[in-house]
Amino acid sequence: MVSPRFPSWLPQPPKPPARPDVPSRKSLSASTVAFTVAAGVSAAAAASQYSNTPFLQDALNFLLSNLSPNGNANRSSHLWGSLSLAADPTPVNEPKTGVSFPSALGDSRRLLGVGVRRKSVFGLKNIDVYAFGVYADTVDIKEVLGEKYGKASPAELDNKELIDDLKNSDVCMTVRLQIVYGKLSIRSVRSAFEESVGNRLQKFAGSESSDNKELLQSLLNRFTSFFKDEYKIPRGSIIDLSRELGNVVRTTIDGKEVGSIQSKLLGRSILDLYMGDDPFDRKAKEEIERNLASLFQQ
Ligand SMILES: CCCCCCCCCCCC(=O)O
Repeated sequence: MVSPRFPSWLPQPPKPPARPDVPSRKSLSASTVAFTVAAGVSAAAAASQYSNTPFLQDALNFLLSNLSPNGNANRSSHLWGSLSLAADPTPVNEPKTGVSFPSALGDSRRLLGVGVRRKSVFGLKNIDVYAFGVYADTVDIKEVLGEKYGKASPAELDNKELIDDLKNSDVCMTVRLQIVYGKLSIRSVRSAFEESVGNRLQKFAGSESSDNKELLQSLLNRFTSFFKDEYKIPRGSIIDLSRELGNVVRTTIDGKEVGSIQSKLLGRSILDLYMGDDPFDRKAKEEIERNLASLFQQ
């Protein structure tokens, strides 16, 4: 079930071709996209009018779920077709900090869960450093994970495996950090990333060879060098860490890109901080897990 403080999910409108590894999307012409999007929008509008009429819902559902960008029927259309799940554009408040997160970023990156990063200072007290929201591209989820999980019944669905698969896939995702601690220096951000992301890089890279260690260190240095001394990050600043197509990790501060690195390992390591085995906020991870699973239980 979707958590009550969470927006519901919508069957996603198709987005323009973007995944280079999916040939059918490559061949999609702009006019097909325009037509498909227009048809999808009309069907969605009609669907919201008839949300109390199951038969019409099903018919519209069928129409929506078959409007895949490549013109073929969706493999797992039944997952996404519940038209009673109207899009809820209401932002979601992280309850401890009051920070508000939009329910979606862009066309199809939907909010899966929110949480707080607490950190102990000199082992004395814990401070709330930032609130975070984890977003994932639902069109990608459908393409990448639909085959494996689309037909699973709720009892069969293994939430842990599902969230691990999402983390380790190339599904486009964003983790949004909104700073709540007012006295944060960019140096402390850099060193916190060095520690947390550094641990995860080591965890996933495996081998102990010194070559490997040097490569990992240089990857970590490249990433942390994005956080330059001249940047200020007062309370309210937003850092977006996004895994984009082709496993490009893109970092923005208050909407301005500060750097990108193509590295599957780096993307996985960052996501692991929020949805791995030892996440910063366990409740947030559970929420992410539930909302992700609910996609496959419509
Ligand atoms: C005084 C505490 C300083 C902590 C700064 C954390 C800032 C962002 C770091 C992001 C990665 C992480 O949470 O480890």
